[in-house]
Amino acid sequence: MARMYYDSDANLDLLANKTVAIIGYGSQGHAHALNLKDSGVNVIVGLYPGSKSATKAKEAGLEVYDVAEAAQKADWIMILLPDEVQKSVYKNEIEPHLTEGKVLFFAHGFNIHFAQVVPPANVDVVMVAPKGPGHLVRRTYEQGEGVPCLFAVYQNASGQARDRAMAYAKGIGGTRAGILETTFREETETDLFGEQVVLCGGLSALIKSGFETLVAAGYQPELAYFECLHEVKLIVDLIVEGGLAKMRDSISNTAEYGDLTRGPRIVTDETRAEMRKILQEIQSGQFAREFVLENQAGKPGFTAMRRREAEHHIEEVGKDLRAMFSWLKKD
Ligand SMILES: NC(=O)C1=CN([C@@H]2O[C@H](COP(=O)(O)OP(=O)(O)OC[C@H]3O[C@@H](n4cnc5c(N)ncnc54)[C@H](OP(=O)(O)O)[C@@H]3O)[C@@H](O)[C@H]2O)C=CC1
Ligand SMILES: CC(=O)[C@](C)(O)C(=O)O
Repeated sequence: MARMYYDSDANLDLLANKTVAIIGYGSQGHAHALNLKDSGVNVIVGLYPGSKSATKAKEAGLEVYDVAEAAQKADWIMILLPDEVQKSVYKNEIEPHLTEGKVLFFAHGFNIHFAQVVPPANVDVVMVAPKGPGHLVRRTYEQGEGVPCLFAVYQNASGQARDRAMAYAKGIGGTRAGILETTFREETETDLFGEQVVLCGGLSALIKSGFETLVAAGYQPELAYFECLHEVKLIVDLIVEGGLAKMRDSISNTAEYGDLTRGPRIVTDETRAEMRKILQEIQSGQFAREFVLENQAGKPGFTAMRRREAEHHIEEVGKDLRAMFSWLKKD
């Protein structure tokens, strides 16, 4: 089995007397900055003038600078900007400040693996990629826990790159949950595959199709929402805690029999062939090219799809129902 590393394997002292610049203060940025700060690290934040996030970062007690100034002041620089803007911000504001001995961090390998960012040879280039949304990286840290992370070394100029990546992962709470070593290529390809096929793409398509099927057959949309969306989390929590076995242990025998006999009819050989095709588009760079060009064109297709999705019936029903859930966390 691949080795997992925990708190005792990583040395936070490597961060002593270092300044870490978190570039971007969104989902991941706020979590990394606040977790590192709470771990005793000297953190600054880099954002563009007029950024909405700057106010939030300042309110949290962090020093905020323009990206170039933050990159210049810092020893370690973590880029937590949207993947599609990293290339130009890196080129104009970060690269000029990559002097010998600095460390460049990423939370996803896209820009390095697909050569949108090509760093100079005199810096370490590493990745610490939490395997969870930023808000949970923060919430679990506050609860004394963490989100598992992947870490990888792309360039080891100092000879210490791997230890530095592990130290950073400890600073954000990753080693509490366990960190796993990978490469930029493996992380990039599996992350894209996971989010397209299972986590985001596959799951939202499954939820919407189930909902649409029930509503088209005349059932109440609110009931279809609970059945096809709300309960997904409750089931997934059981799977994460104890595998498919724990879920099957908890559900009724009727549900388990339905799962075993009907589930395989939903993911057919045709679906599996499509999964391999999607993986191949990722591996060949076809998806990356499409995403880069879409962004260069000003996101026409992306914007249209976002608008259409926001108007989907399940979103309207969900909004009304969730407004009545007093227990729902709003972060
Ligand atoms: N979302 C997640 O949970 C995960 C993300 N990742 C990776 O982490 C990285 C960051 O993603 P994510 O946290 O989702 O990003 P977000 O979109 O949540 O946040 C982006 C941040 O960058 C700022 N920003 C946007 N454009 C610029 C710019 N031109 N110059 C300076 N700052 C800018 C935004 O400011 P403002 O809002 O003010 O415009 C915001 O603070 C990506 O590489 C992603 O793949 C990895 C694992 C999970
Ligand atoms: C949250 C996460 O890990 C994702 C889905 O891969 C991402 O947001 O990039």
